[in-house]
Amino acid sequence: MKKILGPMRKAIEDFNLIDDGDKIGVGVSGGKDSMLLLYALKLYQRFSPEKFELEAFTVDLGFEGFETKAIESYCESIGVPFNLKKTNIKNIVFDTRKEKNPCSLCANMRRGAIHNSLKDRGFNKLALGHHGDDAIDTFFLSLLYEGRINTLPPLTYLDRKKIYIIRPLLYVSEQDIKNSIEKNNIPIVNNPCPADKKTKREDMNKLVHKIYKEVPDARNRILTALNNEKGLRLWFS
Ligand SMILES: Nc1ncnc2c1ncn2[C@@H]1O[C@H](COP(=O)(O)OP(=O)(O)OP(=O)(O)O)[C@@H](O)[C@H]1O
Repeated sequence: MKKILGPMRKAIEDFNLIDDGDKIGVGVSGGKDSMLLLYALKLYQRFSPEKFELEAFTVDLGFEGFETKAIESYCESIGVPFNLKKTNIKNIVFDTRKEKNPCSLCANMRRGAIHNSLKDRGFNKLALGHHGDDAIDTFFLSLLYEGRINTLPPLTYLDRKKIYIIRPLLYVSEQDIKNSIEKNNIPIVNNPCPADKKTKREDMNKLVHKIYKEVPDARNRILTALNNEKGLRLWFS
């Protein structure tokens, strides 16, 4: 877990992600990123200078075959309280509204549900499993499809909901997450969404990997650029 805990601790320190007395809810989809984040934060809790509470929050979107029991058992095995919010988001998005591009409405509704679950439990921070490679994919998606320079921020405050969103794994690579999942026998729960792995994000990930083949060390330089305020030079002041 060194390759996870080291960079995660650095991100927590660099971006001041955790304060004493925080109540942190981890958004757990059952996928590798959030399952690993949950385990890593549980380990970090032991030696963190800031004392914080930790619980898992899962939103069941209503797809058949979503094994929430497996997430619950894993949480129990590592001693993290588990919260489940059942919703009918799948019915609204796919059956009632028959959305052609379901991902954005679904993600919006999922965010709403998870923020409300946290608020109901009196939690003030939501930790998400996004890692460095997600930040790079988001950067290129925004640049090439939206014409803006943007990526996933480590810390955001949602004024309307009065909760902070934190992303402690932004210094961690997807490959290191995959390796840790295997080494630590962390179970993964299958995502039954029909749009999973068929998104623009997946296409962007393939494009980015083509760049890595052409330009040695491009990945590290892109990550450096995302955090290089002094190197920012655009057309406005
Ligand atoms: N159903 C859900 N319930 C709770 N949190 C969720 C849910 N779906 C996603 N999240 C949170 O939002 C983050 C980003 O979601 P996204 O759908 O992009 O998943 P991902 O990048 O495949 O990550 P993961 O491997 O954790 O599924 C996840 O890492 C997790 O923290």
